[in-house]
Amino acid sequence: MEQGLPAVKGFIQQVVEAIAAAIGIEVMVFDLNRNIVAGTGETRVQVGHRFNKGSLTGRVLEHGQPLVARTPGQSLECMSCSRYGTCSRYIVAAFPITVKEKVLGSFCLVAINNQQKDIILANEDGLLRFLERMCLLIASAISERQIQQELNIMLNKYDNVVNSVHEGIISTDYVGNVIHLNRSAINLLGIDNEEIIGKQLTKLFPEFPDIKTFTKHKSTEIEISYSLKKKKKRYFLAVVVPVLTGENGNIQGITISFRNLSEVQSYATKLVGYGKYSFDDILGDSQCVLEVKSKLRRAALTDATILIRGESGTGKELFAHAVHNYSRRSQGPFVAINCSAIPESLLESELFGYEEGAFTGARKGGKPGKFELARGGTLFLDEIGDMPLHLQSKLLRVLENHSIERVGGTDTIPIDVRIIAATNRNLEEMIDKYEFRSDLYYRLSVIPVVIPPLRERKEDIFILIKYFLEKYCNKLDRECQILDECARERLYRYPWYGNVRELQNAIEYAISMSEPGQTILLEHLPQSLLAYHDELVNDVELSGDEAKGKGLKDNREPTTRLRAMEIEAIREALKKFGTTTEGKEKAAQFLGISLATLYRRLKDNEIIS
Ligand SMILES: Nc1ncnc2c1ncn2[C@@H]1O[C@H](COP(=O)(O)OP(=O)(O)OP(=O)(O)O)[C@@H](O)[C@H]1O
Repeated sequence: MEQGLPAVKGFIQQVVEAIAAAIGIEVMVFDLNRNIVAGTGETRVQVGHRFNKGSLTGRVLEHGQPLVARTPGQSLECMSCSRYGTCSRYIVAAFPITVKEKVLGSFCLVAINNQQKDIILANEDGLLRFLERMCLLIASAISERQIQQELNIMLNKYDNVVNSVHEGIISTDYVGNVIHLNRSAINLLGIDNEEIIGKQLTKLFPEFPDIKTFTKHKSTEIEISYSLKKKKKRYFLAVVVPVLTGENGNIQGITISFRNLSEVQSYATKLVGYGKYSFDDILGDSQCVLEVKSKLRRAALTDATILIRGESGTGKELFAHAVHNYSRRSQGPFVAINCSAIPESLLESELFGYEEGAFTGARKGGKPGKFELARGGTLFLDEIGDMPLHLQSKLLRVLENHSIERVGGTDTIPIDVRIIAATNRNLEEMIDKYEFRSDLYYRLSVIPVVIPPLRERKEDIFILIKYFLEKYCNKLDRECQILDECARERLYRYPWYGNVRELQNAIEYAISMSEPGQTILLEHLPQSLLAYHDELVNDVELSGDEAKGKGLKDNREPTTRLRAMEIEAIREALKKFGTTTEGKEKAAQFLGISLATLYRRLKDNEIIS
């Protein structure tokens, strides 16, 4: 890109022609390198030629001061010129052209005969002032061109940025005519630039609101639709920002950025949660697991509420994920909430959301609850048996009316959500004790399923062991390890009160305790497993009077003793990890039980508040 004088040489040539015609004297303009950029009369053919460094113009360029040679070729000013003594000029006056205090060229009046010399001498002062003005004129033309060039570079950069964003961007003038759209807008709408520039926005989006409604200095989110050529409709989520000017905020136009609604929804789903597991991820070929899978596959195709029962760690949540993924809602969110892990006071707002100002500390603008977040998808209500009674009634109303009201709000928000609930508590017993509403129970258990504990489907144990060995060796970048016969047998015999979760943790523990490639032995298994075995052996070895005599026998029932061991283990774990929420999470993981189970045990046994 040409810069400085050459960038405006066309304009300079016109100026010098006009001056020469008006005053009858030849004019020459030089750039910073002493090249003639423009010239009149006989100097016109010299355009592009370069003058020597010692010439009058060379010196003006070097020192930035005007010079006048009254007898060129003889005067003092010309002594350093290579043409000194031979110069045919009658008089030469040269002025510097300066932009931002930098000399960029020179402007010269040249008399090539006596007549022109007389003209200059007759009005020398006036002509020199005129020359000065002309230099300013050319300087401002150069500045203007520079600004224009910088502006073009900026516009190019802006265009690149606007075209590289994923969102479609459209801007309009103050009556809503499209003045610009970026590449993504063209792609999203499948139209050509020419088809839409200058047209009304409503030609694209027929239901678009009148742009005069966007008068506030803030952005507005709206949903817009566009009919493709084959009459197919596309939906977008758009953010409209008005361009306002002046104190009155007169609208100059609007800018709309938009993206596919389905894409936005899928991002939201990823943020909120999605169904991670499918039925194929649920291992086990025991008759009961196969039956539950087959029943839930059929149930997944409906929208009926499902109640999954089973001990902690049996895979209730896993099955809920699989149902979601197998259902028509698989592209929607999968949102899980554990009713026992959230303090009672917060559970209501977590489930139903709240409006701004609903309570002290409520977030500005309010907050959507899990029901709203799960829209179009599945809401998994884990540990439903721990839901307080007043929320049970509210939940029942939601299930019946398919709508919610946020805490502190009055609007009814329609909800399209499939509910899967789960519990390991005896709901029937709870109903008898008025701890669980029977009407909610019937509403939830439209499709009831029970996942049996692992100890009742021992044939699944080896399949699960093999899978977890592969999984955790893989995680540690190890060759898959195997178990020796004793360790296998011990794992098989263990009652797995923590079910698959406990088994999974036991295998992870054993792998961590063994060397890469080593066969896993008894000694690598968790202490709780080994202790259980020792306890059983003691039971057999020390029975009856003999044990009593030694004062060693614990006369409690084995289950009571197991429970005592469990409480002891919980105490030990809390000592190790602390009683903060984080400590409890770590303790639960260490023990191979869910956080909810840990809380329940703490509550049942009044270990800590
Ligand atoms: N059949 C199975 N195949 C593979 N993994 C399983 C299976 N069942 C459970 N798991 C794994 O065991 C762990 C516990 O499962 P999940 O959380 O679904 O149990 P849960 O019954 O919902 O437990 P809780 O009642 O304590 O919340 C998870 O890591 C899950 O992936």
